[in-house]
Amino acid sequence: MSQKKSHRARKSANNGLPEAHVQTPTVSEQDAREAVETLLRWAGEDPLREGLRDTPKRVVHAYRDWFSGYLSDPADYLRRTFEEVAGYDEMVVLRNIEFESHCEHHMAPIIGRAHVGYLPTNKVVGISKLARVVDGYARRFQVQEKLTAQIARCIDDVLKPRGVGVVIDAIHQCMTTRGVHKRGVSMITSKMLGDFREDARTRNEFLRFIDINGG
Ligand SMILES: Nc1nc2c(ncn2[C@@H]2O[C@H](COP(=O)(O)OP(=O)(O)OP(=O)(O)O)[C@@H](O)[C@H]2O)c(=O)[nH]1
Ligand SMILES: [Zn+2]
Repeated sequence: MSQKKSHRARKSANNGLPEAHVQTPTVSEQDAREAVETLLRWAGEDPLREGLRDTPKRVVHAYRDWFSGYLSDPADYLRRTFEEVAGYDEMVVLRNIEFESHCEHHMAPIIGRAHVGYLPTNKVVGISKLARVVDGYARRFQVQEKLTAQIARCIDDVLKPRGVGVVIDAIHQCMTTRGVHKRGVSMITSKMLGDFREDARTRNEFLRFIDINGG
């Protein structure tokens, strides 16, 4: 019990992540389209030629999809819990959650898989909601470390489990298609909280379950 308390106290002390999870757009769609048109001109194109005429509109719609995470608070996905399984206190793991994100440095795609586990106390959620939390944070401009930590903290804050583990394995297209051009490189990050951090057996059970090499 005292161990759990200290875990929660530490969590708020090192929680340097932005708390604003829902953002209302302050730029109009028309302005966003004009920005795309400017980029096309900058690249050397004629945005008025037939093939490009609808491109700014398409790009803005694609961006609305890729960055839809700003429109919702991922914590809301975890509000509905199942009473019937409230007594279940073994590890729950969802592995191989595919996601698409974009790096905040280059706005280039990050394509990867997240593995999420938690040890419930009295709150168990529908498993799809864990994947929705992953998407809610992935569909923003990200760095992988922040994405990993935000998912873990969200689950920890709302479900108050005995522990949470998040592992992400992802390819950064800013490294594969430009810059250093290293294909086949993936980045692995993890965030362990509570028992997943303090107790080696719990952590190892989680890592065995996700078996990322056996994928
Ligand atoms: N730690 C971390 N680094 C990232 C992530 N995504 C991109 N980066 C790195 O962020 C760094 C940005 O470095 P800069 O030197 O400012 O940018 P750059 O000149 O485009 O660098 P290069 O990619 O090396 O060409 C690069 O090393 C990227 O590989 C991420 O999720 N986590
Ligand atoms: Zn990048």
